[in-house]
Amino acid sequence: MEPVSAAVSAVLPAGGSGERLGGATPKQFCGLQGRPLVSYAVRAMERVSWISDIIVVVSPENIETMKSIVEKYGHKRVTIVKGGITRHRSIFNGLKVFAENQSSNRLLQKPEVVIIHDAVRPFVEEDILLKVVMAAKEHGAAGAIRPLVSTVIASGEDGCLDHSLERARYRASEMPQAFLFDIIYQAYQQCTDHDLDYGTECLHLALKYCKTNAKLVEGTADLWKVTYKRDLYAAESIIKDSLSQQICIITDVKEAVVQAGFLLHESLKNQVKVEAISISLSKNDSHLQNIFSGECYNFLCINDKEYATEEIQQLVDMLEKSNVPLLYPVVLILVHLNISENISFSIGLEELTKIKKFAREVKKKNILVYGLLIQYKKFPLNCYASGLPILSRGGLEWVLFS
Ligand SMILES: Nc1ccn([C@@H]2O[C@H](COP(=O)(O)OP(=O)(O)OP(=O)(O)O)[C@@H](O)[C@H]2O)c(=O)n1
Ligand SMILES: O=P(O)(O)OC[C@@H](O)[C@@H](O)[C@@H](O)CO
Repeated sequence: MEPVSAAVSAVLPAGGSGERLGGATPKQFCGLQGRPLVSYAVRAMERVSWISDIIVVVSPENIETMKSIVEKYGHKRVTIVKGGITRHRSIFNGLKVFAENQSSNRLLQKPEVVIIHDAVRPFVEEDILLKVVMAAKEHGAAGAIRPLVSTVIASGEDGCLDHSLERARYRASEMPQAFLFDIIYQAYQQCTDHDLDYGTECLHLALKYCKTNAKLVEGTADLWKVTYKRDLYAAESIIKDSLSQQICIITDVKEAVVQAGFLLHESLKNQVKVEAISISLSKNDSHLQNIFSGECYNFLCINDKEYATEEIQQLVDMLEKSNVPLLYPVVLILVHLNISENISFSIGLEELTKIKKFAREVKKKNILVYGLLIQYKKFPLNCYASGLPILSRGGLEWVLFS
């Protein structure tokens, strides 16, 4: 059963120019792990099943860019609307599409509750969205807040301190915010040009024009807005960090799963969730499909067969078909165990070239292939008789290729 009985939609203002961040590309279109920032907020709304429509408001010159992002990343439930010269005007344009059903390509149901969330706030989870929506249903309006980091002060005309506010009594207004649609729409309809051109707070409009005191909901630390360059770097490292939380070991060499899983756990000391699967890649394993439907983007493939490229190709095909590489680069580490008596300590150049060519090919599918060849040479038994120190029983050579 859906947790929200009301019809809920979202408006994501993405029509700014990103002056404070600098650069030619507006920040909402800057890439994080190769994907535009705006796509993260859209994806966050898409993950919430009870949000019916997602209105993305972009400046006229970026409509085509936004259309290509929606197509490339397979975003659903998205309607693109032309923005205005200010954030409030953009949000108002986004709301109008419901009130006047202006959308050309699909019939949009006017929601009971509308979420407003800056498209440059990539980290928003269903939990906070549910909280602000439920609070808006009860109070008419609701917004996420966070403790102030700096104290708010007012300066006099002489540029000196006039007074400061008691920081503990104040909060920073963040997003997401949610409103009964009729309240926020009526508020925008009554706005003066000064409101629309200089205002920065939707909650204030609900109070000023509809006498609605928004419910304030404590938000989490990751609700911050990407404003300056440093915010982009911070967002990228948070995303990278979250992507590296899980690794999936795939092999049909059963003992390898145990050893590699144990060694990975030991070496990464619980920073990483290791999902180990002993599988023959030739079958369409449901366990593997579950992994693909999750959030795993790192795969360690261990095999001890010569020329396992055919099986690796099958894995790449399965990855591609499951759309895993659509949103983030997938890292595929091929570990080839080559254990035999009479091995020559050199990998065939032809084999290496073949694998490098394969890696180049799949890179175009956003799958990054790295290889580790472990050649383990066992000395003939008579060596053991000579009392060779135990450590020199096997020579280890590996070749990294990518
Ligand atoms: N005319 C505008 C201005 C801003 N926004 C959006 O409102 C959100 C928050 O605004 P802000 O961080 O100020 O974005 P910019 O206006 O682009 O930034 P700057 O003030 O540095 O130019 C952003 O997603 C931005 O794209 C919008 O939809 N339409
Ligand atoms: O458009 P700006 O970045 O200047 O301001 C936006 C912020 O004021 C806004 O996102 C929150 O304060 C919540 O309203």
